Amino acid sequence: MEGEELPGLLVNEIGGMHGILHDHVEFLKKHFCLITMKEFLENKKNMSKKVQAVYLWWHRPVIDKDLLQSLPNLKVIANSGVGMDHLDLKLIASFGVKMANAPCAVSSCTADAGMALLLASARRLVEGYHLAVSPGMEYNEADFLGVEVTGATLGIIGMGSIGYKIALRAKAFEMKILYHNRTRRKEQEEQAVGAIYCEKIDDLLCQADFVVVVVSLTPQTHKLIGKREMELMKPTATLINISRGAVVDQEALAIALHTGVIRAAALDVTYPEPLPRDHPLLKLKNVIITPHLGIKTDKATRMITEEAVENILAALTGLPMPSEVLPS
Ligand SMILES: O=C(O)C(=O)CO
Repeated sequence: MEGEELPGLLVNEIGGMHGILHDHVEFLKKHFCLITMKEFLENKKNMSKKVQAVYLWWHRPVIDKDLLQSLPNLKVIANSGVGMDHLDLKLIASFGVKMANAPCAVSSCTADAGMALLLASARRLVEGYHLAVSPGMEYNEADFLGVEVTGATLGIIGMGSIGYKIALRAKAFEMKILYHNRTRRKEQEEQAVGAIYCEKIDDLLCQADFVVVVVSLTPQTHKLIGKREMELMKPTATLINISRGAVVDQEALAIALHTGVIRAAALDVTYPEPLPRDHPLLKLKNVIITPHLGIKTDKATRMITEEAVENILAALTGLPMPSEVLPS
């Protein structure tokens, strides 16, 4: 694009909680003229025509009808993650705007985060840490036993690219792997990881020692794991959620954990994020909560930006986008 004006890329801000990372700026500037929301709002008249693409970082800027109407040359929106539940895909498509997510960049690091939570919960690492740093550490061994991961049964709900990578990791821990997915994934299940398909989610829930939830949030998966599902689980089972908070009924979960319906939970996602300080889940010892760390590694965030750029450039030059998302 040398000699030509670079296409305008709207981002929320640079740095800060909802801003693209400082380290990515130079790379993005090779391909685009970066415009922050502040610059856009201060000079809407000149900026609105320049913007051809939006790069969402941590769900910002918020894409609504007003913003779409004020960007007449917008062609594509790239999301810095795989979940698109914060976007109205039909509305965006009705403006003739294409959308992309970043499945390649996020799958390994999110699977790592899921395994980290599984292991930490099984071996009570957070409780152990607090015990180890408290003065006069003393504990009764019998009160502090964890559960063995090796040889245990893992139930994966959602065998997309993240679910599959979790299965690969679980295989190394000699786990028996069950999975439930809308469609059977024969290649992955049989050839690569030896996972067993459960057509009914209930069959998975009642057999698994660890249940990991990796589905996208949709109207069909909203509170997919509620009181009934928790009651189907073994009292010794652990629930791990790395998808979206609202896939699990949190009120039911707090009760299930408090009353021993299930052993423990480990959550990288909640609703809202963060939880209010007085939320019942924060008072329980048998739950680990992390602040949506799934994709937060140096390598993954860099790869996400690269994947976004690849998708945006494809859309702007009329080539097939590697990870286009269509409204369902
Ligand atoms: O990719 C996403 O949407 C995530 O939230 C990863 O944690």
